Amino acid sequence: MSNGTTRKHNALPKARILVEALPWLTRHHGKTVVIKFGGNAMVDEELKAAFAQDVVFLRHAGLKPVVVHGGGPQISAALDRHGIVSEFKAGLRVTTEDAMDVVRMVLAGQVQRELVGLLNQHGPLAVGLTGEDAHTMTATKHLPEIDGEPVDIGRVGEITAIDTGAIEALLADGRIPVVSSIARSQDDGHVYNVNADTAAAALAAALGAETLMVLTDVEGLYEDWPHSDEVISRLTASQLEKLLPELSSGMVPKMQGCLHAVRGGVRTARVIDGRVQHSILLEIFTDEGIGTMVVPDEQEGDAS
Ligand SMILES: Nc1ncnc2c1ncn2[C@@H]1O[C@H](COP(=O)(O)OP(=O)(O)O)[C@@H](O)[C@H]1O
Ligand SMILES: CC(=O)N[C@@H](CCC(=O)OP(=O)(O)O)C(=O)O
Repeated sequence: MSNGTTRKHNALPKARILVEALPWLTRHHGKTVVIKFGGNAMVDEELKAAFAQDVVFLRHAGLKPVVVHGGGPQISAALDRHGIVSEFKAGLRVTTEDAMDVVRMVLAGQVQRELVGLLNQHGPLAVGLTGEDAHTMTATKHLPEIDGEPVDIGRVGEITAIDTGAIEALLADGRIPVVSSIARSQDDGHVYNVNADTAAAALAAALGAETLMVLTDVEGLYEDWPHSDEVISRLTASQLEKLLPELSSGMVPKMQGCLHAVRGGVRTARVIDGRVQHSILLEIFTDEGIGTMVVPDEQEGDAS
């Protein structure tokens, strides 16, 4: 074979792979995709770099990615250094006033900066903001119910309003917004800690996003966690609603968020394994996806 023929031969599988992605890319062209990057998937340097490549790929393929990031493990480590003990109730961090200063510093000053830096290695694309900026997210104090009783867990916020103006302006300018899950309250002027899954879901609904992708540190929603590793690959909003009371820890805000998103008009909400390199692109290249997909009731059998 001539050199040219060998090169063509070697490149053909790559061309096929690109063509395989074409239906997905066509369907999603111009659509907004909100991607939640979890703190647990964020501890590995290679994973973070691959995540940035995937997001930039989506942007260049004509989608409008919006990144909402977590930082649970990073916040816990920083609180530890400040001698503040981390405690969670109903899957949410009990956040004192002092802890809130640390949460804000870590999310906006450390984790967000790092992600913006990684994305911007590929061009002048990413712009970081928190929910405080341009009133993107407004919150009120959240009192989760535990055993039927409302419990005070400090400066933890529940989103009451979203102003998508700043994010939409950035998207229209071809940028990739990177949002930290912090919101200001109009009631008392304080800054509140919002769970990043909740923030991503609320933003996805408010933006009228096509898809919410939640990257985490498990394969998806396990049917009988922690006893089995059977992943539920697809479920409707109603099926998820029935399952919610049985869920525990970090999966609670994640799946509540997915439900909120699809009920709010998002076509699919997916929980995918952020420990797998290029999990976002893998999700695109497989028809049924690699994790758990939540679809609105009326769309059963239709979404992909
Ligand atoms: N049914 C379930 N399926 C999968 N994981 C579950 C389930 N119930 C609870 N979990 C726990 O939820 C965790 C994911 O939530 P979390 O730690 O908050 O992740 P992240 O940092 O990505 O937001 C998993 O690592 C697992 O320990
Ligand atoms: C109220 C609440 O729990 N806020 C979270 C915010 C960060 C987050 O959600 O990070 P992950 O996505 O990495 O879990 C926290 O303080 O850990």
